[in-house]
Amino acid sequence: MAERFIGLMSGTSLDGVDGVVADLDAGRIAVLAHASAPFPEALRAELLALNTPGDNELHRAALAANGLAHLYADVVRQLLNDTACSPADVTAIGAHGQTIRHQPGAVDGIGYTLQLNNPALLAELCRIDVVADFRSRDVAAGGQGAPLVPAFHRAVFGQVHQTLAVLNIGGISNLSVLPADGGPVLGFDCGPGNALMDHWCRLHTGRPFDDGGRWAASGRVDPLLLARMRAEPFFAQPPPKSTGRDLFHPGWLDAVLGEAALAPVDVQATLTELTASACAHDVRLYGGDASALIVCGGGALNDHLMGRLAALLPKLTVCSSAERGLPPQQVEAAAFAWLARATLRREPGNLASVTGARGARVLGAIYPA
Ligand SMILES: Nc1ncnc2c1ncn2[C@@H]1O[C@H](COP(=O)(O)OP(=O)(O)OP(=O)(O)O)[C@@H](O)[C@H]1O
Ligand SMILES: CC(=O)N[C@H]1[C@@H]2OC[C@@H](O2)[C@@H](O)[C@@H]1O[C@H](C)C(=O)O
Repeated sequence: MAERFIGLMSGTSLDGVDGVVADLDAGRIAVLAHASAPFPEALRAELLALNTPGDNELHRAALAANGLAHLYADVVRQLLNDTACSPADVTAIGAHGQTIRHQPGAVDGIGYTLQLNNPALLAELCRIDVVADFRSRDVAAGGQGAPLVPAFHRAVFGQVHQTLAVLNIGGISNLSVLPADGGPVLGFDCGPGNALMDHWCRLHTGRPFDDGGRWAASGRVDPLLLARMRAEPFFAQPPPKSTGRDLFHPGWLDAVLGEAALAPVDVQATLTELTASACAHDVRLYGGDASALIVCGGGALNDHLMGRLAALLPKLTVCSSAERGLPPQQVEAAAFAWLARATLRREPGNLASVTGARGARVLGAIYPA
């Protein structure tokens, strides 16, 4: 029988929170409502700052987690309102939290991944069970802790007779390859998605992102700069691999730009081409006989980026996940609703073939209402 879950995602784009309420059973997901809330500017600035070492981090991180839980609770209230549900109708909330550091395997061989969150406060505010901290068990089992959405991609988009590739373009981009024969799913982070493009756009135009990719489309790709960007060793590293703002941050961009005196619009064009070309390269290398590339995440709304992906992958049908029944801004939130269900059922949420963990693991921690 289907049960109702809420999924909450605030990702590396740092644009805000996406939430869905969905009815889930074994092979089916029906999204009833989607809601989003932008970060208040002060919270966004603090979360961004917490991505790099700074003063009094523990205190600041704890307070930012409280702010995040309040914003999550606002989204939950909106979802309950929009669907005329009461807290008792919802089995659990899956709340991803905000990744502020991601260093699996670092230093001591185990490393860590850190998602700011206050699931106890969220349970207190919403009176619904909360499942949180989805990544750390996979890291404890020797995995990357990311990406986690490939299992969900398989559940909602997988086909018996057709190999498919699914590309999420959030702040960071990640690819899932779903083989037709039900064989092991491949999945890994490709590199930057929108994070560097957003940073550059905000810096030079004051706008939070390049709507439709129109600014980038009016510029010229600089081949030398693109080659310097593509020389980043992460791109050539074989999976399992994951990344984040720990690597692809404004300092990385400043270093590759060096003394280059390029017009800002041409840098934007080149950053967009970096995302498109790195993802397309990975689809060619790892996509097997995939006939279609399903794109989700906010990047699917960037028409110029979608056009570049289609041009670089002429043998594949490149389409938005909306054409396969799930709008691009809902996919990750729906994935964390689905992962919360798996946790409650004590079913594994990770795919060892993706993260490199020693095996399948039940993910997350449960905070009762
Ligand atoms: N109309 C649009 N045109 C161009 N880009 C857009 C548009 N709408 C959203 N985006 C991009 O999508 C981003 C948000 O995407 P999304 O919500 O998938 O990211 P996220 O959840 O933070 O990412 P991650 O997958 O890294 O966790 C915005 O920051 C912006 O760059
Ligand atoms: C550590 C972390 O938060 N990783 C995110 C990030 O955003 C995209 C990409 O990098 C992906 O690996 C992951 O998110 C999705 C939801 C995932 O785990 O599949």
